[in-house]
Amino acid sequence: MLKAEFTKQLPEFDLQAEFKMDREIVAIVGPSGSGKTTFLNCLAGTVSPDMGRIELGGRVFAEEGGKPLRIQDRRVGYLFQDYALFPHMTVRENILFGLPGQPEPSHVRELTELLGIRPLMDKYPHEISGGEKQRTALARALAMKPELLLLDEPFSALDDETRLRCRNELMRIHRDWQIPVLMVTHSMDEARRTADRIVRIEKGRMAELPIREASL
Ligand SMILES: Nc1ncnc2c1ncn2[C@@H]1O[C@H](COP(=O)(O)OP(=O)(O)OP(=O)(O)O)[C@@H](O)[C@H]1O
Repeated sequence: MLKAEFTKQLPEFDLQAEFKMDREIVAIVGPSGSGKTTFLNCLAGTVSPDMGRIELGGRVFAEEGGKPLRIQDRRVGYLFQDYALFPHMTVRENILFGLPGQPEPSHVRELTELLGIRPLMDKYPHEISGGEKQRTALARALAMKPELLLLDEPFSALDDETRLRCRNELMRIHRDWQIPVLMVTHSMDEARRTADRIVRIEKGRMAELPIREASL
């Protein structure tokens, strides 16, 4: 169970997170600039909440008066909005970045086979397509066996066919791995097709949307 109850001051408003999730897929929707990425950043640890508490499966990530848990100790996989692959590293090096000094573990081999990126392992990001970058970034986010997966607009740069394929792969990985997945999307259609629940953020306030009637 992920529990996040915290506030974070932003220039125009406060992000007021009140959120719980189990091993499900939750889509986060809402207008541009409403606090979606900030919410993910607070969970990942790249941004610190001002007040409140975040915990995952009993492990405390942040609480008032306490030292926040280090990013590398949170076991959170994060696929950034622009994929953020290191340009000077190969696909293999990017994927294994969070596992320094280790030979390629068997689950990474399986993951890269499932995602169809084995033939690309020695290529650099500028030598692969947008869809391949997306799958590389997803493999990197999953390589350290995260207990929580954060995806910031994972499919937005993809053509329809690749988006469908990537979405199906994500849902298959979710079935196999059974971890909570939080996905920011601008597409209500995608949210409905992929997620078990939909949460809308507007000016920093969160509200659950009924999944059948959800509309932007
Ligand atoms: N590091 C920062 N410094 C100052 N303002 C910030 C910072 N990060 C975010 N903001 C502001 O906080 C608000 C929320 O930003 P955030 O990126 O969380 O929104 P978002 O809902 O993810 O937007 P989008 O859908 O466009 O990605 C915006 O007004 C943004 O300009």
